[in-house]
Amino acid sequence: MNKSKRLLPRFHRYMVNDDRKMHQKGTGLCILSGILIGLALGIMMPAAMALQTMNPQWGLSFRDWVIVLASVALLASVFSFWGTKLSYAAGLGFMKNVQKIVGNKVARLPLGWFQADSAGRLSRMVTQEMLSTGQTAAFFIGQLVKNVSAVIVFCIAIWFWNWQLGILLTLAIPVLFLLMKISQVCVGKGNSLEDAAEQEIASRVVEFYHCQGALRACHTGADYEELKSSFVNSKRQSVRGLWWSALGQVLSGMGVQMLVAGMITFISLLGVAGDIEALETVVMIGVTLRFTTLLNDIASSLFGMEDRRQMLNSLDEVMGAPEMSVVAKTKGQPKNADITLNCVSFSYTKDKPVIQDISFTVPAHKMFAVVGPSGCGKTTIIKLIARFYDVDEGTIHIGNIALRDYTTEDLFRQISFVFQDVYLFNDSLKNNILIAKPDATDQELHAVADLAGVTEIVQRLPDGWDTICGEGGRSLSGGERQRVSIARALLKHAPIVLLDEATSALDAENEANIVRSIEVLRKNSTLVVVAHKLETIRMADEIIVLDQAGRITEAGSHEELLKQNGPYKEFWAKRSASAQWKLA
Ligand SMILES: Nc1ncnc2c1ncn2[C@@H]1O[C@H](COP(=O)(O)OP(=O)(O)OP(=O)(O)O)[C@@H](O)[C@H]1O
Repeated sequence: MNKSKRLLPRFHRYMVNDDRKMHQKGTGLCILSGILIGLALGIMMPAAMALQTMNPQWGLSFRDWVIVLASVALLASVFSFWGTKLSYAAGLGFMKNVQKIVGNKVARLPLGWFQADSAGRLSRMVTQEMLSTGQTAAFFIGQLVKNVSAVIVFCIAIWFWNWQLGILLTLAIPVLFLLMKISQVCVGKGNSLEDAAEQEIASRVVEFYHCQGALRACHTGADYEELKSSFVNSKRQSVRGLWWSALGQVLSGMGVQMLVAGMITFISLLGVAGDIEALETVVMIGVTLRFTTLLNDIASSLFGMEDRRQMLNSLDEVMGAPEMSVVAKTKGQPKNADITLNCVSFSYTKDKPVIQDISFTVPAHKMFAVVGPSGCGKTTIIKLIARFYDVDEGTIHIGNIALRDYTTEDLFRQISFVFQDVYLFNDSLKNNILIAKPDATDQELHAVADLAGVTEIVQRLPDGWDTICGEGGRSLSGGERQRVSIARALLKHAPIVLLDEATSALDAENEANIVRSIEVLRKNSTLVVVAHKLETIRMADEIIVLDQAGRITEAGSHEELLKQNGPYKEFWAKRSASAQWKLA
């Protein structure tokens, strides 16, 4: 990602070609308008002299100067209107494009990117930040170039009229711009302090929202320490940020006022000394005051743009996040629904391997169970098979095609998954299942609902199939959400089903639903189950046992593994004892 500090190229990078051209044209027109405004200010002096002396100045009478002045002012307004219009259109295009490219980018990011802080960042980015940055493209840039051009032209024009004033401005303007630059840095520093704190709050609020259940269970529903301390931190940072911003504003304000006071004093001295006429003195003071508003507008545009720099930084950060390589076309046709892992290793963070050197093949239509202690990487394995992350080492193939050689659509056509953190859309129960196969008949829908235990939920709820599931499926219990998710998998008829058997969401009834559903799924699909329940484990054709380091320690059928007297037998004995089952 380009780390350029200049804002304009950074904005242009996020515009489509047409919008970029339109913005460049709009900016050009604003520059032209600024040149004319500077000229108009410069023309005031010869016009005033022509009026005072009633003699032509530089070959033009007072009337001629008034006509020139009116024409220049009219042209400046036309260019300004036209340039601003184009800039606004380009700004709207910028916002539309940012929304689109962020959406596309998010779809290509690995699941690992979607943590609580990224959710907060993303929601800010596509709402208020996008509007604010769009405003910069639409308004601030045009205003800045217009006013800077006007100031430069006015400085040149003043040389022609009065060289002493010319010297004063030529020396003062660079100093003033330097002051503004320093002010901009101060404001930028203030913004970065406030922005980091705001992002922290946004992330903690998302976390607070998602973890309400757990927090209430610990009697801390409204008393989440992390959120509180993020507010305290934000307040502290906001105060520091405000000081920096205030320093910036004072510096630039002081600079402008000092320059204006200096100019007015100097012009008055020239008038008193008789170097310039009375009317000329008054006009010059009037022009100086107008000149002040130009300088103030430059400062406001600079600060406005500086405000948005942080937002562009966040945008750059999201757009620069490493994405998964995606092929345009799947390389070949999957021969079957075999899954092969070959020497696969993976870690979420560099120094902490989660699974190491895992190799196994699940032949089509077989059921594999993955067991092992908590945190040994069972869920990670099935997430790797669904390419939620790319492996660090080794390869994963489905039907003899490497995962990287599938398009996302083709890969997900092959796979259904039922994970522990089931997400339902804020839509009806029926639509939440039909998403797996929108053209399914009622008969198909009712068949999978019966199997997965959804029919029982439908009969119990007053709105039946039309029950709205709430955001993320919050109106349903964890077990109910899992049943809906299993119904989806059953309806999709995917060649491969990955099932993470939730430990928390399983009551006896749910367990029976899962067992029934697995029996059906295994008839048509290759099944990989992260299994916790003894009955599910025993159903598997082959069981893979992981150790705490994420390596395979044993593999085989239930009977074979029991004979080996290894970790599996121990695991089975412990689980059986806790479930008060007899050892088979
Ligand atoms: N997104 C993530 N970022 C960083 N670490 C993670 C992430 N997801 C899981 N881990 C870590 O990776 C390890 C393996 O997690 P995984 O969920 O695969 O284990 P598991 O065997 O399925 O556990 P359980 O049986 O308790 O569900 C754990 O130490 C976990 O904390």
